[in-house]
Amino acid sequence: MSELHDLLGSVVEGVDALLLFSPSGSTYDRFAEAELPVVVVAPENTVDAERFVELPVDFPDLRERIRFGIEGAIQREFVDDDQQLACAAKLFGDDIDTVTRVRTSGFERSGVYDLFVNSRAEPGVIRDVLEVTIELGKKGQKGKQVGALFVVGDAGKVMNKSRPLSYNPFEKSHVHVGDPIVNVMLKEFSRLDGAFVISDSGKIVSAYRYLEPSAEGVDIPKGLGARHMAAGAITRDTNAVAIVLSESDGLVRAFQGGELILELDPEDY
Ligand SMILES: Nc1ncnc2c1ncn2[C@@H]1O[C@H](COP(=O)(O)OP(=O)(O)OP(=O)(O)O)[C@@H](O)[C@H]1O
Ligand SMILES: [Mn+2]
Repeated sequence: MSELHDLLGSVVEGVDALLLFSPSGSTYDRFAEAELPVVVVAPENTVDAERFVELPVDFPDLRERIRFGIEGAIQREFVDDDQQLACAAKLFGDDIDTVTRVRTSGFERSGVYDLFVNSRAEPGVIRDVLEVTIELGKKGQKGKQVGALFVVGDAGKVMNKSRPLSYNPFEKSHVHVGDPIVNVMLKEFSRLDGAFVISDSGKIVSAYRYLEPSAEGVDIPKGLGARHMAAGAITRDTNAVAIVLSESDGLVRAFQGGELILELDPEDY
């Protein structure tokens, strides 16, 4: 089977670095002494890797996972933006079964790493809001598909660029996203109009906000309606990110800096 070795050899020939996606301890140890820089991309640094990029959500689509890992590795300066990388990941099995070669410069930056790491809100808060949105999209609310809009971070400015549609049920409360009871509340209130406003640290500041950002220069994909336009625009007008569940197509989208950064189908999670 030397042809097979040659094939794999040509895939990894001359690469500048190796990205290991969620390796087991023994897999990581095999590469610990390698002269090649090794970067681990995983939800947690269980292998104690020197170069580590944290995966905030478990992207089921391997292309998205790899994209996140590469954007993170470039931002953390583990690799350059003009290098050849070997990426080893799990696709079907419980251990690494897939190796792919990627040129970092050929990867168009999507901003998905910045969405989590370089936004005003804490990365964990963005992850928690994304998780609750995915869950809401998967189940709907009482069997019915619902839409929702969460504006996360820079809450003072977001409040200034919005107005209440109804009394705010979170007025004097001190509740945070990620708390299981809060997730139930968020789902319940998502049946009603407007946006949720969440602070940098994850405190729910308000529900039922009608956003009134300037939509000038906001370029979101055609076909998306007022909710998505408001989501895109508020992230251009403030330093917030917006996470939207569409009632019409069931997809979850994230916006930052007025741009669509991430689009995912809750059914894949
Ligand atoms: N400026 C806004 N601020 C807050 N919420 C808004 C705003 N505009 C629309 N919405 C909310 O979005 C809901 C759906 O509006 P619309 O159908 O135009 O949006 P959409 O982008 O097509 O979203 P969907 O895919 O969920 O239908 C409205 O009923 C309202 O609750
Ligand atoms: Mn609509």
